Amino acid sequence: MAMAGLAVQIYNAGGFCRVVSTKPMPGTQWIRALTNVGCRVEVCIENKTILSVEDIISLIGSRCDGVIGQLTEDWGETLFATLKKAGGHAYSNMAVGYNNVDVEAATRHGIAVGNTPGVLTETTAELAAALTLSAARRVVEADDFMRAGKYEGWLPSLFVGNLLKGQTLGIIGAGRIGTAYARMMIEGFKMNVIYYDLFQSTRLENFVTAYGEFLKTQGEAPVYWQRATSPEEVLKEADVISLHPILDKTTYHLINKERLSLMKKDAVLVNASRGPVIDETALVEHLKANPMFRAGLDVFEDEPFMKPGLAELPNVVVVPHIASASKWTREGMATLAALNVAGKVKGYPVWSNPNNIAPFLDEHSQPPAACPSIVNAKALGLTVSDGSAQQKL
Ligand SMILES: NC(=O)C1=CN([C@@H]2O[C@H](COP(=O)(O)OP(=O)(O)OC[C@H]3O[C@@H](n4cnc5c(N)ncnc54)[C@H](O)[C@@H]3O)[C@@H](O)[C@H]2O)C=CC1
Ligand SMILES: O=C(O)C(=O)CO
Repeated sequence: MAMAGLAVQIYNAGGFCRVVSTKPMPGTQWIRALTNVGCRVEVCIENKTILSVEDIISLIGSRCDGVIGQLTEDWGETLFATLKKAGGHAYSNMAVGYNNVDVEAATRHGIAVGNTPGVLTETTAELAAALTLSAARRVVEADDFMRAGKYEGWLPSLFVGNLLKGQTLGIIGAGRIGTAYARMMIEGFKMNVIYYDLFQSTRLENFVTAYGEFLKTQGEAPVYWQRATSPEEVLKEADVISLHPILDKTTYHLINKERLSLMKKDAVLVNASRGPVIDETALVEHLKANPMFRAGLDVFEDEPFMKPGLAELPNVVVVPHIASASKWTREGMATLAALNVAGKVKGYPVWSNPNNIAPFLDEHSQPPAACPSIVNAKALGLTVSDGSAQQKL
């Protein structure tokens, strides 16, 4: 059905309030989360990858209570003013990262901003691990070589890469994903870790200490952790560096020409956070000048584009922002985003612990009567739930 110029699919047409999703999202649990609380749901099914601000204004129309949007969209003053005028008070990104959202503008208009933490932690960490292995062991280069019919037989020096076992892992941004990735790499490859974050990660430190003790009981060399006081310290010491901070003013171009020059010549750099955390032009130059240096990138500074020269380089593995792309995670992200909007529409409090969103994802029981994660809850003075799963939608 065509509404306001863009094609939409409608669920629960007679619902008491109107919620728009700017994209079809995986699964059906998210649609039920909204229709169960009486929402009419309109899903934009227009065949256009990224909707413009004008497209979204037309979707919001003259009456709209809440919107679920995507990280590719520019949620700033214009859209929040439009949503407010249409009677809206809830927006959720279908993503944990919300650097595409002007939260201050949303707050000024009294609009709650939701995100989807937790459900993508392991999936994203696994892709960062895949990029690490692909880059360190030259998997994509070797695959290209095979397919091109160039393999003439085993050779002592064919596609020699880096061994991870016993090497030092560097983490910048040791939050949910950074810590999950570190644990995978430490447990899987017995790497030592050095990390830099604004906050201490006792979860990571305790894990490494306990795992080191366990290794000792097995007669193996223990693993160690170190908390760095600067990103430079990590870059100088680590053999593999993976970036997992949020994108904000403090992390924009955190990896630049000067900092790249501090890294080991044969280091591996992985980025599954946000593209602008790396100065990609500087990275292209660094990769060109240092053929033994390798990178694995899920995100890019000017998505969907790559900086000139990147695609031609053999020492980089590139994938199109798929770190959270597992079925369970994408369906869970959609569900959390819908529950953020559904909860706000119903006037529910905000869940007390965005690091424990599991109760919202069980398909076989009712979710708690709360919004799973609202990033401007405090600024809006929203009530926080006591965390008991007693209250049900
Ligand atoms: N490539 C992809 O598909 C995905 C990318 N992401 C990105 O990963 C980011 C992290 O996600 P989570 O781990 O869930 O968030 P989180 O909030 O648990 O972790 C972010 C960490 O970055 C740290 N940090 C903030 N500023 C910093 C700075 N200047 N220097 C060093 N560390 C700093 C924070 O203290 C925090 O520990 C998201 O914001 C998003 O942009 C998340 C999911 C999927
Ligand atoms: O959740 C996020 O921040 C993403 O990048 C989704 O993949």
